[in-house]
Amino acid sequence: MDPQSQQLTLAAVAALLGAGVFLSYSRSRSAGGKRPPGPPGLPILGNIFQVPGEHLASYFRSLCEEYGGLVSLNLAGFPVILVGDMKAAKEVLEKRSAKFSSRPLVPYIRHHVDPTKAYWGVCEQNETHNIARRLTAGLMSAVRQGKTEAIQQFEALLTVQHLLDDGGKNWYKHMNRLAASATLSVAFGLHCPTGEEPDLKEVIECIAEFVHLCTPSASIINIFPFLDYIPGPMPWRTRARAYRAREDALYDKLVEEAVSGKASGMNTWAATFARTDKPEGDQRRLMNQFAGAAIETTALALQTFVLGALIHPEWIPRAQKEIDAVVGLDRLPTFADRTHLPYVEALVRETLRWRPAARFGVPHMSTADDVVEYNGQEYFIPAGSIVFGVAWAIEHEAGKYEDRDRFLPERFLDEKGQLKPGYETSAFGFGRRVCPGAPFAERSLWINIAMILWTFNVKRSDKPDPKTGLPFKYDSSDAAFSGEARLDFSNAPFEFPAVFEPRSAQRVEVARREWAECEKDLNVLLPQPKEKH
Ligand code: HEM
Repeated sequence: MDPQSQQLTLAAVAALLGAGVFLSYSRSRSAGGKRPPGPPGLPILGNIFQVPGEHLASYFRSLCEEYGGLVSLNLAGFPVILVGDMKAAKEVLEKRSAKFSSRPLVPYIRHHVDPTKAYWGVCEQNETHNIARRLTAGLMSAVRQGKTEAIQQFEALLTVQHLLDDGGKNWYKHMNRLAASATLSVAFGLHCPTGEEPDLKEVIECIAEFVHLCTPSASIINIFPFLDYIPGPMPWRTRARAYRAREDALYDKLVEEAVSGKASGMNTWAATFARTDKPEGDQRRLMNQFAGAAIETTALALQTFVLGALIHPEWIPRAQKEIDAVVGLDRLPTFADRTHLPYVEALVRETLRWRPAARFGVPHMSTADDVVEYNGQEYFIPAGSIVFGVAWAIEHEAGKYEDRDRFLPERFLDEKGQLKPGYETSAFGFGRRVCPGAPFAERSLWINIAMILWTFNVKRSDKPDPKTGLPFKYDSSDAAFSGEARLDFSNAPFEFPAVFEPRSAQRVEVARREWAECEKDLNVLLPQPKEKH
């Protein structure tokens, strides 16, 4: 992690608030009413100096525990609202979704890095966002029908091969590869068997650069927008143009290959988007959003699952017993087993709850004044408020989750071992911004967890930590996660060693045989729908 990224949150929050807040500032100042409770602050500057330099999610969570599910902060006049329990989240982010589903606008991104608003996941609510959500809903309806399961199963089986090959030495990278390859295969027909493919590397580098460009320090015009009136090739323009050219070249190539080239037989998401192109709007340009949103989140959720297994391993025998009872010894789990394996479902839910991938969500911005009723009180939330759905607080709500910091999948099961009804999660966000990729993500998590537990005992490494010479210290505290410091809202555990020990020679043989015999042609795994005559 570079030092620039480590200068944490005050600047990050300031930039995220960016021009969106500036735009709404005058309106919000003029409106009145009782605000949600929050820590007292200085005159004018409010709470700006209280926001810590790191561990923002923990700070937000502690405020939610102290002040309740709706917390108000004032950052030098700019209103920030923290939503810290499910009741408040439903009231504000779900029921009032029409007013609370925009995004804060970062001037540098809007005017230079993404002037065409192709980044619909970070742009304000607009026509592009509506179109992209509609198209994605269509893709996800196919995912729900199981159309991507063959590829997801194929990628999970390949990951098992990689883990068998090296006993888990590079397990962390295998999860990164898996998440990337599953997404890029389905989106562009780009299967990445090694994780070293040049196109994949370019995708990852572009995501990293974009994340960097989103940081406040990326451009002085985030702080002093008037400087943008200076004409000519200023450094921020040159950098943004270079990035645009690089990313456009990458996605033009990927989409072109998906639509007409080597992956032409496949029913890729790019091909679906391109079919809806119109002269006035080229929908294929919206495709660059998927990689950024899908790859890191899915990988880090699987990495978090492994951390949960190493820190709280008590549940592993029960999970394996259930899987073995349903699947047997002669084959690996498939999606056909899903309804018979509630324990694996509970593992997916607990992974997303225990250490949510986006600990304070992705900020929304309100577009109109509103009065919200919460716990018998009415609170005024001005237009232009930045609203964080703090998953880290919501998923650890006191009184709702017993032993809340423990990785305990049983919490989602009744005494008969069946899933309790009424499951709700904040891990995928809320309202009109709720993660549209959730059906795909859940399937990836499910099949990988099921296959890993069928094949391996996942254990701590007893090799000394090369940095200290002492046994590796496994940690699930904030210090063990990188996300906030990277300012990209996601929350990956830092790399840690794990041993993937095959449960038996027979299981190795079955896993190897299944790989040798499985279908590997992407055109068959994700076929085009048959033409209707
Ligand atoms: C475990 C995996 C994942 C997690 C935890 C996750 C979580 C999230 C969260 C918290 C948000 C912000 C929601 C909000 O603002 O309220 C989001 C947005 C988004 N996610 Fe995911 N995500 C995951 C995987 C995926 C996948 C696989 C895809 C695509 C196939 C995807 C596509 C998107 C997109 C496009 C958005 C922006 C939506 C919008 O602004 O309207 N995500 N995700």
